[in-house]
Amino acid sequence: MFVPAHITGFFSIHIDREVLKTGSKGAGITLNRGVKIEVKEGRGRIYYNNKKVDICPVKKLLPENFDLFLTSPFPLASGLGMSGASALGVAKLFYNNFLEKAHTSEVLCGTGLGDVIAQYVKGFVIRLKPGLPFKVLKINVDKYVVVDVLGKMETREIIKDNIKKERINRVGERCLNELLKKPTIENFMKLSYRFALETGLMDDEIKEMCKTVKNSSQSMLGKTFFCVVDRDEIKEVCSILNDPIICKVIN
Ligand SMILES: Nc1ncnc2c1ncn2[C@@H]1O[C@H](COP(=O)(O)OP(=O)(O)OP(=O)(O)O)[C@@H](O)[C@H]1O
Ligand SMILES: CC(C)(CO)[C@@H](O)C(=O)[O-]
Repeated sequence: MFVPAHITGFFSIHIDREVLKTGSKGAGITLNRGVKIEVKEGRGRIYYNNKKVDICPVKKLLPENFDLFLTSPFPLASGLGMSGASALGVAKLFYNNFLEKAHTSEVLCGTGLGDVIAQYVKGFVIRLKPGLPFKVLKINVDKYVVVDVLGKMETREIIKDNIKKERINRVGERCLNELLKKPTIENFMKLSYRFALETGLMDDEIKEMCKTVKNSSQSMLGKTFFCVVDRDEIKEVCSILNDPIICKVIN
């Protein structure tokens, strides 16, 4: 089974007494690259690109008599929603109410708030309401996305920090209102860049890269550069990146 990666451009955090209603609002894009999921009878072990790992939301969902094999071009904790994708994939294999199961596990582990919903809907997804049942605006786009992973940032450490949360929510809500006035991918990229800068989440190196590439920003929540381009722009963009991964928006 395949589940797409999800890049969040901007978001706001909403905590509720009920786990299902806890989540984020915001906007992001899903990619044609993500995680491939296979299971075999085993002992509850999880492998990510052949390395034994512990991924909290996946562990919550995997029955003890199965092993899970995850394969991806993307590392964990890089703002590509790999924990959510893995949770959604394993939930689909074992439960009927898989979306609720995957979202709940992500929220309880602190590894994601909206990735699973976007990965289920697919495309350029604007999340209008936190949690489930979801309310989104889905826009199909025919664009390429070039990703360059520079380092790691664990989601949990950011979303549990109250000072960061206050700033994220102020800027995130404003970005969502601005996007809804003009819901285009170009406006999404402009607002994502502004969000990263104004929340203080922007990495210095990525900021420099964004100055030379239009329609680019930092993936939330990670130390990952991404840009949205047309096919004829891919080569030029790749020539200035460290380790580009070429993807397409999957709708
Ligand atoms: N080598 C590793 N590096 C980073 N995280 C790891 C590693 N091995 C296991 N993990 C686990 O993977 C999960 C990563 O979750 P996190 O939400 O930070 O990343 P993600 O889902 O890939 O990206 P996003 O920021 O888009 O949510 C955590 O539960 C973390 O403990
Ligand atoms: C919190 C988050 C940015 C982590 O990737 C994502 O789950 C989201 O957009 O809610």
